[in-house]
Amino acid sequence: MESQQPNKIHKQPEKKPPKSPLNGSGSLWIYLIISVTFIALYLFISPEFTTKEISWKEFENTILPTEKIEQIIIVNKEIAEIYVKAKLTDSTKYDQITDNSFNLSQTTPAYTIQIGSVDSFENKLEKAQQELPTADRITVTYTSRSSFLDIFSWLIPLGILIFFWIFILKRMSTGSGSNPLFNFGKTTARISETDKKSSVSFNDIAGLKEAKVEVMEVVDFLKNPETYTKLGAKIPKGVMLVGPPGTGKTLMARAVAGEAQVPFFSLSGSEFVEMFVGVGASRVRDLFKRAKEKAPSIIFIDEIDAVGRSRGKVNAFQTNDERESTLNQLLTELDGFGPNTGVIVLAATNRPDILDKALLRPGRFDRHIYLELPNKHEREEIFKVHMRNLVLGEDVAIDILATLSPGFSGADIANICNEAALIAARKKTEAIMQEDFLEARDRVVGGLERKSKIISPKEKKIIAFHEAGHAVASWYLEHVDSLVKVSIIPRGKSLGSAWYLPEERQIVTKSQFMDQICASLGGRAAEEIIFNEISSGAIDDLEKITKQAYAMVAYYGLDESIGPLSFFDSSEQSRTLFGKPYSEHMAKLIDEEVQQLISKSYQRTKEILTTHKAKLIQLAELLLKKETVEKEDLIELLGARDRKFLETDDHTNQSLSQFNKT
Ligand SMILES: Nc1ncnc2c1ncn2[C@@H]1O[C@H](COP(=O)(O)OP(=O)(O)OP(=O)(O)O)[C@@H](O)[C@H]1O
Ligand SMILES: [Zn+2]
Repeated sequence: MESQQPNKIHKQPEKKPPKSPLNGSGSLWIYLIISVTFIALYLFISPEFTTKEISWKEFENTILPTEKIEQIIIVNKEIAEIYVKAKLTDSTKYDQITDNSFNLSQTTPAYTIQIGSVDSFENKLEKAQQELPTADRITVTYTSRSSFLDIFSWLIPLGILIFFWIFILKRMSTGSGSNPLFNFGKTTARISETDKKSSVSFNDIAGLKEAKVEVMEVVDFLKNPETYTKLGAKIPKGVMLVGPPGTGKTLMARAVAGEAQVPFFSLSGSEFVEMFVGVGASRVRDLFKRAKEKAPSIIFIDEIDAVGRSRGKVNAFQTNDERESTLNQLLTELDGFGPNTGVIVLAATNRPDILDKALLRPGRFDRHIYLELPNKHEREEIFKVHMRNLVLGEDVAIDILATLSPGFSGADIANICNEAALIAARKKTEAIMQEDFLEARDRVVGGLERKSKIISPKEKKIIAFHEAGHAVASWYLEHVDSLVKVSIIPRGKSLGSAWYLPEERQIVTKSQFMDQICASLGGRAAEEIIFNEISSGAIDDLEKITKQAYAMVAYYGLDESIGPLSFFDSSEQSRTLFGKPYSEHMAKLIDEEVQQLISKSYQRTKEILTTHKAKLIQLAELLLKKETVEKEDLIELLGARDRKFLETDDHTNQSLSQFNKT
């Protein structure tokens, strides 16, 4: 049996728009201006741009015979700078040669020559001046010099480095970047001061009556602290919201902020523990500091189990110092502020069992508010809340929808309502009809229908018999939830499905377990009976029942030969530290019992299906023809179900079997 984990609505916490990188750093502009000035200056005065570069040939043939050379300086053994006598360059006669009117002083060379090597240059110069008297020969000096360009060329990378450094520091200190790399150390709490005008109120939360009453008290602490402090009472600091996913914990926290009209600082536990060591602790510090500045205010830590997991209970070889130091900081902060500072810390978790006991001690999160999955009546209420803004067709029956969604959380229901609206919109209808809601429900439970998936006729036949097997077996088993429909339309990852309406129950009896296992084996058994061949298609069923059988034997103490023993460890300590908490002998016994339990169930299933083989074939054929067979057709074909227990109770949450994948 596959009880599909329904989709969950994930709300993205609102983010402030990331700051433009330029805002945070005027230094960029300063840097740009400086660089432009430098480049301009450089272009203006650099010798490279007022000096003419010539070749040796040119020098020998044109310059040497016509101009009076003052001196030649060989720079860095690479360039020969040729300085011309000022008085000569002054005359217009040489303008055509120098062709540069700036070139008047001796501080700038008139020409430069790139030389291959100093030796060959000297030789050539020697040769060229052979006829001249020694006194008139040009003097050659040597110098090494780092040019302006050189300085500039390392100035640029240095500048860029410095700039980036400033940039990163800026981003760190404002803590407002969108990139976590630039924010480490600062809290990324969405300080939703927008929540001051929070539209979330207790009206948006349906059901959860007891929880609301308790939470309202928290609102009162914030609004009228004097009522309590006057009498000497200490206002609690920490309130833990506990409940399964999607039951409205976040919604409740937001409603508290909305009702109390105070700033709301929210941060998810997993955000504390991020990339860098030491970041978590400083985030905690920062979060509390900011909240205290804005007191009265609310801090909301979602998924507190991410930080609050009990210390030292992880694998002995796998410590998590970072998480521990974050947790320690959190404890310190909780102790550090007085009870009447006007800051209340709300936290949410769906695993209260794994939380460190230190978190739950008096003076910390000593108040627990439980949020449970809604019962049928509450589901109706939640449907109503989420239908407020929808255009509903006349045929929408909320009570039927609520009946058909046992075990669904508030988030699932919100999801169904939205999906239904989308489905109706795709059909371009005027209003959202009941069938849209039902389709949305199926989609939320089982994933999207994939009618276009190509399946060969042979495989289709196997799938039809497999599903018919589930249906027929469960029809004749007393303790299996009632079957709503069977389908061989692929959906999500499964090729076919049998839909059950789970009873809402808190405990599962042994007979229920046994019958569930048989119903799950119905698919495999049908394949064997009809085709005398079995397939891989039963993997989901088998995985499920194997886990279920081990749980029955080793955890719930439901096996006769092993007796009422449970190796379940709610603290999870011995399992991780010492491996299996039982002997080799016991392990063998458990394995044998599980195997026997399942093989007996398989025999039993095959017997049921053999007895009703004709019905099995009829149903499979009907499935091949219609693809989906609804409850009415099932009753017509298989007869009314003989059930002693009819599910009436409705204060339970367990959703055992919703959906049987092929
Ligand atoms: N009791 C409720 N009434 C109305 N809407 C609800 C209720 N419970 C949940 N919802 C809807 O489900 C959405 C998700 O709920 P929320 O995020 O508060 O659950 P949660 O318990 O914090 O889940 P998680 O543990 O996954 O963080 C809400 O935004 C809301 O639309
Ligand atoms: Zn199956």
